[in-house]
Amino acid sequence: MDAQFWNMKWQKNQIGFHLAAVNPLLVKYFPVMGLKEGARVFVPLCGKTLDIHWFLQRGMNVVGVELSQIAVEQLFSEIGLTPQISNMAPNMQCFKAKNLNIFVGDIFTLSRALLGDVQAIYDRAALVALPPAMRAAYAEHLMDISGKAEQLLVTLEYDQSCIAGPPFSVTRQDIHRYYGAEYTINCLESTAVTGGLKGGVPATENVWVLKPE
Ligand SMILES: C[S@@+](CC[C@H](N)C(=O)[O-])C[C@H]1O[C@@H](n2cnc3c(N)ncnc32)[C@H](O)[C@@H]1O
Repeated sequence: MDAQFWNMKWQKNQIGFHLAAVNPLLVKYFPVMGLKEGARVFVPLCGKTLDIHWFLQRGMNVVGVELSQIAVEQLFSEIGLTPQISNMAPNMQCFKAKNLNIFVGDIFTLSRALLGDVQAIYDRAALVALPPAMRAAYAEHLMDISGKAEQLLVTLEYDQSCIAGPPFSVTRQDIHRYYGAEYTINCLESTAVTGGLKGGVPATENVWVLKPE
């Protein structure tokens, strides 16, 4: 899945991954992370998720990264904020307003210095958006730029031979392979996806909390 694939999805408004409401799993499990008001939360591959509205309403600082400028323009417009836009690096802009900073560009070109300190990561539909060949590098890069911040991670698991991703199936073994050396991993919930994925393929949604060792 390259930049062209995702930019085309946003141009054609084919954004079935975008939820029409705040993710109930975030509401249920974010307290597990014990963050205080004002904490800085990193949302990788953020799209225009309503979960960002929820964080802001709770007094969090949010920093995200997203390839599609269309997504980021819609995010700010839907929140009702006018961003200041700065060029941060070649092919990397930052849209900024109040407690919200969104980098527009490829996460793999986002450095720790640009990102700044973050206390937590919220990964919903980010790890699972990436094909297997990119995932270990993503996990490594995420830990590197965030200083191994704790994570609330939502993944999907299903028989990958039934349908192609994204979203891709990520197994328990995958999570332990990517993150097991650096984090204590706990699965908080596993729930069957109502109606299955893409025309009914049975799938399980898993919620993980990853605490640095
Ligand atoms: C499946 S969507 C999930 C969006 C959001 N997390 C949500 O829950 O609605 C994946 C998003 O990641 C973005 N994306 C894909 N690859 C990326 C990359 N390398 N760097 C930054 N964003 C990327 C896509 O444009 C897309 O909006």
